[in-house]
Amino acid sequence: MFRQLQAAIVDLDGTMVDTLGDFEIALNRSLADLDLPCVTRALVERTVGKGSEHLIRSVLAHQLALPEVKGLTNVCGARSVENLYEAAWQRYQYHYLAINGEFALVYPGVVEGLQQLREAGLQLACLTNKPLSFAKPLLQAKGLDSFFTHVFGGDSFERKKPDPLPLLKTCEALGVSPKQALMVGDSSNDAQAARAAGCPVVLVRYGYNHGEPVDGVDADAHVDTLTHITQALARLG
Ligand SMILES: O=C(O)COP(=O)(O)O
Ligand SMILES: [Mg+2]
Repeated sequence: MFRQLQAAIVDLDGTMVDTLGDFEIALNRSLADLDLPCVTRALVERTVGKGSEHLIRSVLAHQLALPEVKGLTNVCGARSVENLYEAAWQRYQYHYLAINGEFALVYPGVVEGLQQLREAGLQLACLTNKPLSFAKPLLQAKGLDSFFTHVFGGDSFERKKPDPLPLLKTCEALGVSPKQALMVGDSSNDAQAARAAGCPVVLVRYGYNHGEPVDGVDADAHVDTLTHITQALARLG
């Protein structure tokens, strides 16, 4: 498998950068603007990975169902996910972009792993479900941008991972076939997209995976850190 690879398509949140701190702070500042209580980091960890719209809708639904919120009568009328969504999304963009990367850390082994992949002659692209306007400055702030010839976000294509479309489009941009492009991710989202697109996939064990253990997710290999990636690929032949 390793011998036929021409490119690696790398996920961002939970794979290269631990962004839970950024998500938690941006969400809680947005919730405060809407007079809603704070979320826990554990809720954020289980919810992140399917893009901002899914994250905001899930968090609003969770907070509106809290007994202390449900009991409140609002003079402006009933509060629902639908009627709060637009304001929440506006506040969230503002707060996220104001702190983007400040409360986030590059995982150990990421730089070494990306260097190994590049030294093995692979082109690198970043494919995340994060909006592109969040992803690009984050990669820059963390000094990772120069590794990638292409960066695509959750709003770059019509559909997001786990749909195979973003991976197929990324392969097209790289000029490689799906079989020649390795997906590197942290969740079932990445693995499902890869399987459906026909890309091989390696998952890291330290990411989010919607709050579930990632070892149970079908992949070609699981690695503890990205420093083990070329070794793991070589074992696959
Ligand atoms: O859902 C998000 O915002 C990011 O998710 P991803 O980088 O793991 O694709
Ligand atoms: Mg991820």
